[in-house]
Amino acid sequence: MTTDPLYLGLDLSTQQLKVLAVRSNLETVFEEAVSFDTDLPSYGVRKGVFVNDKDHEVYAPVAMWIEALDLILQRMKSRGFDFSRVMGISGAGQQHGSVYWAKDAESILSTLSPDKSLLEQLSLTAFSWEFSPNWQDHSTSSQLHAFEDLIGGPEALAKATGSSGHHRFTGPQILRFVQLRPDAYAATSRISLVSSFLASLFLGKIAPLDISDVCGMNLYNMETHSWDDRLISLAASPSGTDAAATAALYDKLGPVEPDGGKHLGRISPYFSQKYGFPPSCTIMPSTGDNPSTILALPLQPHDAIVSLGTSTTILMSTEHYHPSAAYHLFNHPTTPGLYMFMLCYKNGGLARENIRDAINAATGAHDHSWALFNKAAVETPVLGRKSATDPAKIGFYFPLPEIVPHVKKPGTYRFHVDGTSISEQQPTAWPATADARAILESQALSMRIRSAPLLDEKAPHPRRIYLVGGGSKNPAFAKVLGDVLGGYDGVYKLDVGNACALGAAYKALWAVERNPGETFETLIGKRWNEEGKVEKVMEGYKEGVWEAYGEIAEGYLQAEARVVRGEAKGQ
Ligand SMILES: Nc1ncnc2c1ncn2[C@@H]1O[C@H](COP(=O)(O)OP(=O)(O)O)[C@@H](O)[C@H]1O
Ligand SMILES: O=C(CO)[C@@H](O)[C@H](O)COP(=O)(O)O
Repeated sequence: MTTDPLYLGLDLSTQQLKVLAVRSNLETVFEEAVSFDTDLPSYGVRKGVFVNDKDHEVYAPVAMWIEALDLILQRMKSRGFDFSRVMGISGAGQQHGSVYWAKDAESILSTLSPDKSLLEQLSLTAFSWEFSPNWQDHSTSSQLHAFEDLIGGPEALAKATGSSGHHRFTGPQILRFVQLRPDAYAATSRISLVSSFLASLFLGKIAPLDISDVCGMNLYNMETHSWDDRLISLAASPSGTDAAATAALYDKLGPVEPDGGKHLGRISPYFSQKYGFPPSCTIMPSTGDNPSTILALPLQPHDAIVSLGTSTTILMSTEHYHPSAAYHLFNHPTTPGLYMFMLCYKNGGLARENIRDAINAATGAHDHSWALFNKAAVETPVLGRKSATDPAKIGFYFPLPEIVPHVKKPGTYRFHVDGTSISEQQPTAWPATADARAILESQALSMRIRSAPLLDEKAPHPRRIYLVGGGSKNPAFAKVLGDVLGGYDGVYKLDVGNACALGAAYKALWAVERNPGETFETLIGKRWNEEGKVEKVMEGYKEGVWEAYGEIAEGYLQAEARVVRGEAKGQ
């Protein structure tokens, strides 16, 4: 083994493929990215996906991801990256998306020639369907209700699988695939998640599913630690009673790897011969982008990570399996007995961008600068109240149907909340600039209210808020999130381009360098030095401010309930 090994972490997310390399001392030494829209324009995707509004489908071409992998490695090569030092690779993938391999996939993967590209060899015959459903897809209403009804409702499904039924979860997506494309399904030999698809390319054979990412399928029973036979049977055939179909789906899904640090095998000769990876380089399971993000730093109880990517998520680690239909629980990606708590908002980055663009357009500016948005967000008073007698301005900004809360009708909804009096407002009720603070407050209030069960009466607010993802560099976001969530040790930013690629690289490092039985937390904790890795960007808890948001919580939920019930008009 080289004396100064490197470990690669990749992140195959909605809009980009990113990679970074770390040394054994956790230092990040290299980063590279490929953007799907701008670097691979021939696919014609927008923000990484295709949208079919009529059927509520959102999906991405698998070939684009394959081409992105060769492109990012080529870019590393041309920048002089020393592949010969890479001892381990792990990855992260956007969650829930599924990839459908054809019968010949395994033999094509194991005989890839370095003289041709991955795309030339894989795109035509390795897949039974050329697309992968994206997490923003919401075409599976009837399927997700079938999942919930089978088990006894949303809470019962959450108890079994860690989540109630969700459009984007892979089980309902597979059932829809079975119903809509029976021929393609019959021609499918294996089904990967985006995470295990990425690991499969590096491994040169189909990789098992990951113990954490498998919880984003509505198929894996977290109480029994195994597939849920009832749900597998339903996903395999709408009647749920076709034993042969059930057995076939078990074969297509293949095994679940319980050890997040498992050495799945050596790197495929394609990559060692083409790029110079050592043949001994080991491939570890890839996990979901959110589980991977919680591996980017030693997260303590009561710490929260807010990921401000295309989606917005809040992530916490917990020892308790207290499932609820109001949030998601996943197995921890490295440590048995720990769980990841998550809320995922579809209207995250894109909804904030819409407000930014409206504010810019109102001033005649047509660029994508955040300057005016930020100025408005920090200058607008808490809850838009200029005086204590003003009603609070509460807005809900859902250009897409929302996951949390479950809102079917897209729209923008504005309310005045004054004690128990809640009245919907016209868009003219407040200036466009007031929306900047209102959207950040609204997103943060939803996180605060719904993550409260993870905190306790003695410590009702989080310790630290860590910001990651594209929006983490925005100081106005940090300010408002700090005001609402009130982390008593402050708001921090991870000083690294991509937290989930970093988490994946740390996972690869841990898998290769761990002593027998050494947990991820122990190994990373021993080597972790905060300096240069995290930066305090804002105070969190401010007396009086945090309490003001607490007082509005009930009114916020009532206004939100009107939107959920379809009683609000919206615009
Ligand atoms: N300075 C900024 N302020 C606010 N948001 C930003 C800023 N820079 C980038 N973003 C947002 O970050 C998002 C992309 O984040 P990223 O974590 O790369 O996404 P993903 O992992 O989903 O591909 C975009 O939606 C963009 O609006
Ligand atoms: O659906 C979820 C989580 O349940 C999303 O968070 C996806 O995992 C995609 O993430 P980004 O591409 O926004 O990072």
